[in-house]
Amino acid sequence: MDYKKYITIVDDWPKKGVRFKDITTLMDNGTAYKSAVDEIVEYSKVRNIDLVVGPEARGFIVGCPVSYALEVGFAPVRKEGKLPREVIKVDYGLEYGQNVLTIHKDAIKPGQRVLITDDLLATGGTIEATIKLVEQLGGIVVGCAFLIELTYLNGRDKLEGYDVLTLMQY
Ligand SMILES: O=P(O)(O)OC[C@H]1O[C@H](OP(=O)(O)OP(=O)(O)O)[C@H](O)[C@@H]1O
Ligand SMILES: Nc1ncnc2[nH]cnc12
Repeated sequence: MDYKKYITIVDDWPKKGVRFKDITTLMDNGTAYKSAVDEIVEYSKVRNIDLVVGPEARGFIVGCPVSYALEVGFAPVRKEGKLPREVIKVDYGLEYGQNVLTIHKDAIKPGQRVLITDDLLATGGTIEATIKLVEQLGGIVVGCAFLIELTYLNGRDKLEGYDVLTLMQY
């Protein structure tokens, strides 16, 4: 499917110079959203995944329907101060800022095979931080799946050695 026709590009948002890729117009379309999720599910089936992990907030939009279809759990990675129990945390940078990501300490059992999902790979800061959290808890990252990759920001350089699926490239 030509998913790009469902993405809306918003110039100079949230900061001047950023061309924001808005996925809400893809999610609005049930056929396009399902097709994108189904592609990630197919990619995941052969990788024997035990758990899906996705960073707040748009990683949930991709990861939760995938975990539902695979009948495996979903563990949220959240910005600091949002998870109620004991967490581990990591600092990271992104295209338009700096942040801290956290995950519950008991979210992953050592040896679990993890798929990481997000809507978009830009500088790779978010995914790199998410991988660090998963690996610190003993999880094995067997795949990283995104709707969109911004190739001009070279996020893939941070994912050397990891298996990566992206459905659209800009
Ligand atoms: O590859 P990077 O440079 O790290 O950028 C990609 C990340 O940026 C966006 O999330 P954002 O932090 O804006 O949060 P949101 O999903 O809550 O909108 C996007 O959903 C990715 O998670
Ligand atoms: N250009 C962009 N569009 C949408 N989400 C993003 N996250 C980081 N960069 C982004």
